[in-house]
Amino acid sequence: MDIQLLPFNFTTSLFLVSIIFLLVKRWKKSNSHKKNKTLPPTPWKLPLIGNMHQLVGSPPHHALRKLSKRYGPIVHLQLGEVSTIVVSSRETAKNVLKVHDPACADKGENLGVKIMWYDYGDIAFSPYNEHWRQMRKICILELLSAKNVRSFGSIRLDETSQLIEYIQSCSGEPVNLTKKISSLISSITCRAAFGQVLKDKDTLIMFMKEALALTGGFELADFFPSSKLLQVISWNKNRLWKMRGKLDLILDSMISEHKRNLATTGRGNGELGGEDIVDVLLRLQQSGELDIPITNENIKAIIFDLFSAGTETSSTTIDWAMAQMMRNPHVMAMAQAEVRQIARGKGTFEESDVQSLKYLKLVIKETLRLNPPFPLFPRACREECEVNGYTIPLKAKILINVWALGRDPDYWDEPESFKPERFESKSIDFLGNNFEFIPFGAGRRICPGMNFGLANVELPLALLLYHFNWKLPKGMNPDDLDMSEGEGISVPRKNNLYLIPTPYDPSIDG
Ligand code: HEM
Repeated sequence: MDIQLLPFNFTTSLFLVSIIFLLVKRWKKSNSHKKNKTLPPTPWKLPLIGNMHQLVGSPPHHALRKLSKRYGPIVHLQLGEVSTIVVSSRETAKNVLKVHDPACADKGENLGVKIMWYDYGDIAFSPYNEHWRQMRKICILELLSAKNVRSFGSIRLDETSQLIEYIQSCSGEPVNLTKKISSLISSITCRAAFGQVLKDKDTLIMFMKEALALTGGFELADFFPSSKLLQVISWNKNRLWKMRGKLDLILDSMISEHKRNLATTGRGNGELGGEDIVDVLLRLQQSGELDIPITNENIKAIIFDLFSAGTETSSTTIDWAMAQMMRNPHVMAMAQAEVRQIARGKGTFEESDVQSLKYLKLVIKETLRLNPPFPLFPRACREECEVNGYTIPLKAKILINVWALGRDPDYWDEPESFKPERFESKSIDFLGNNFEFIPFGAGRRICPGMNFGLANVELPLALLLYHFNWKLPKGMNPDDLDMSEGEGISVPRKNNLYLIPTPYDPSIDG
């Protein structure tokens, strides 16, 4: 976790002393309010920073699992001024996400999100309110429904085939698969959602990655929201505002282009003939029919939401799945055998064939268990409630440690091993009912992009496995493959995955 250090000179030191004085006063006051409540167990704290020091040094989901092992499945941390509840057991997750779902359906505040997602005007970071309800409904209906997702099959196949062609041209050379997959998924998302591959797609990917990294490594100002000084002098804030300025230019031009095309052709911008989600939002904005009017800022927030949620999650999943299969060659061999068996005699693999892929679906499940794209997803308390007999204070931040749940030996045999077969005998799914396995979340705020995300993982993975045999570069052994995690609210692999492809010749198998 990144904790920013402040520039230290005489003037700032004077400011700091006075701010520390004010913060200590406020901290004492806020603690005195809490005396009568039974908060969940809290590890020992330091004045002012509370438990912040216990999160330094390892990724947050690791540090929090360690604390949960010691203090139990529900832990209270005082992170500066912010009360934070950490949830790490199936039963507690169920209590928060099902029993107390409405009370725990907010998302909390975060400086990076506020700046980059237009003051929480999107869906994923919006508070639980009418704006959220309306936007979620529109996006499901117009983009993310199972019917829409199926209709994007031709886009998926076209983009993946282009990637396959590119990789075929690199035969014998290492390919930066991480970069290529990220570009593939963002192209699919852009064509499906915004009618075309954006010319600024690579810049958007860069902004998205940086924004996601900065929003997950907590910013000092987020721990002391009442400190005006910290809000002003935050280093990340300046970086984020610069990025936001550039993001505005890209998204404003995208909206203008949509309006211009609509005015000149009279038709929607959607690649498949109709409207895309931007056209729909612009039409609804102008119609005046909506209960909650939407602004241009809201439309930009939704575009960035769909682009980031759509791209990062699916590409991260494919990347982890390929890396896990490289480390477990017998799994790779079984997944390849299945794909090739289904395509035998046809010489090709089609989107409709995905439905027959039983083993590859287990591989994807196992990947999401060990490497969920959001290892620690946030909620926030909008009504004080009681969980496991403890008080969850109003406005407390709630962190669900999905990563720890997926690796808990109470629920999983050999939890650290990559064994897709485990799901054959377990009727556990990720639909939000089995709380030890919730990579897509659960309850009211469960991921609405699950169908789209899975479709964008399944077909590209199947085609990568069908068309190529894969080797690690420089005679590396499977155990040498670096599986370290990157930083941020979504956790990709730290280093890019380079693999050497050899095209598969179907005639060998008859
Ligand atoms: C492997 C793919 C994906 C995974 C693992 C994933 C995971 C998640 C998780 C954990 C949440 C938070 C759920 C909660 O708070 O209970 C979420 C929310 C969300 N996801 Fe996904 N997601 C994926 C793909 C997508 C795609 C493709 C889209 C859209 C293009 C999408 C759009 C969203 C949105 C809009 C939300 C916010 C929902 C709300 O707050 O109501 N996701 N996702």
